[in-house]
Amino acid sequence: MKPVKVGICGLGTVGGGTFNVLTRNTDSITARTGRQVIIEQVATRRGNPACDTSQTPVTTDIFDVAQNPDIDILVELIGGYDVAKDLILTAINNGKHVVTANKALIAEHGNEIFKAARENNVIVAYEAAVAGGIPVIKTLREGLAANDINWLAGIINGTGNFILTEMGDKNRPFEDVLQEAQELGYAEADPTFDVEGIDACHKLTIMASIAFGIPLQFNKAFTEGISQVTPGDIQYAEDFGYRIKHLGISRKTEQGIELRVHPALIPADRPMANINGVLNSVVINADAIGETMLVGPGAGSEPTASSVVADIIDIARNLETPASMPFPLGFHSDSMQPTEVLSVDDVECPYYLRIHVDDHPGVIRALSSVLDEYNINISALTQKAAREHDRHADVVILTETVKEAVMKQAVKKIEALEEVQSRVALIRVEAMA
Ligand SMILES: NC(=O)c1ccc[n+]([C@@H]2O[C@H](COP(=O)([O-])OP(=O)(O)OC[C@H]3O[C@@H](n4cnc5c(N)ncnc54)[C@H](O)[C@@H]3O)[C@@H](O)[C@H]2O)c1
Ligand SMILES: N[C@@H](CCO)C(=O)O
Ligand code: NA
Repeated sequence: MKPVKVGICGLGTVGGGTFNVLTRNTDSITARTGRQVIIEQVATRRGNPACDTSQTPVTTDIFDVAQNPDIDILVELIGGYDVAKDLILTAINNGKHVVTANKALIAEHGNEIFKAARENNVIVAYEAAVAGGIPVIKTLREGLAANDINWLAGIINGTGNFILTEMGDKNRPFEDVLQEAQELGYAEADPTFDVEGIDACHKLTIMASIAFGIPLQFNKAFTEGISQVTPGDIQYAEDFGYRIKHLGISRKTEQGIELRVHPALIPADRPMANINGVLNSVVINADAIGETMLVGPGAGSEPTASSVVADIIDIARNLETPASMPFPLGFHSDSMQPTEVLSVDDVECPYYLRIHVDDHPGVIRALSSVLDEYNINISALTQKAAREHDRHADVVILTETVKEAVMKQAVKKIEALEEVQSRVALIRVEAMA
């Protein structure tokens, strides 16, 4: 059979890994697909010293690949929005199949890209876009296709989990760990996407769409990152028997779909509390299977390339009959329901509060009377002196379950107390994952 010809655009962390895995495992890939998969062309602004491209035509113009009539599959690994979108749409319009790791692009422009792919009878595959090396798209879309999914929750940003783990276990400063994550190739080109939860929100948007058969609705999701979590919060949480993780949660309720990304306290004995470093994990709760949990590397060169190459293999197998591939988001486009995405104010959960106060008699009474007023029960409370002879302290409170809108009102009132020195730190508590 004719070989399958691949063009790789972007030879950075993921592009380099893809080049090397495809080259190294070419024999087993041929055995799995029944045809040879060849890297016909590479286009990249910067070369990659980890790749031996001496036998491969290399250009700096990515649109060369999209126009090259010999290429069957364009692999987009440049990242970003505008140029990447233009590149992918050009490839689709030229009848090429596309593999991408670009979650930002899929979450924000996927509805349009998948429509173009449908009209041109080509495949757009994106396993690497969510949770790096974990085959979570395939699991949700194909492996669990029989199920009615109730909720999913996950640690879906490797950089963020690496930072929280190193801050907690080794007491390392945030900035140092972030720099290491960048050096290891985990972080996004703009690392605020990682630390402010935007990257996790892109991934959650994609998973929710596949799980619930809803269009991609990134702009309706609630996003909070890890930049406000302090080493003190990690320690206080530990004292109460919890770990702090950055979670993406999507849940189907009678009123609509929850779609939220934020740090959360998880009981230390729950599996999700023990997913550390660059590992990601997704728990899926569904009617037939009950619960399943996936764990694996969420970022990095070859783990992510593993997913890119799996998509290339899938397409190579379906090259003659692309219509036999699953729908990109798992549901037929006519069956996608525009279900309402709920406001985070409707979420109900217990909360962790850290309140920096003037340490004098009556301060605890003042705080608890505000909570009383809003009918919020305290389940644990501790007070830590900030420094010796300093008349300030952190009061740390765990509450019982309360609606977010009510909690926000109580926090506003607490912040207005004269004993309270700064903004109250508020972290949700999740036991389901
Ligand atoms: N790094 C990871 O662990 C990881 C994991 C999953 C998904 N992703 C996604 O994969 C994509 C690539 O990420 P990366 O970490 O490999 O980035 P990177 O910065 O390491 O690599 C990008 C490469 O693309 C090239 N490039 C960028 N714009 C170009 C242009 N206009 N023309 C020619 N070449 C251009 C750069 O020279 C570089 O070689 C992003 O969408 C990212 O979100 C990354
Ligand atoms: N920056 C992302 C890459 C993988 O998508 C992360 O750290 O999870
Ligand atoms: Na994946």
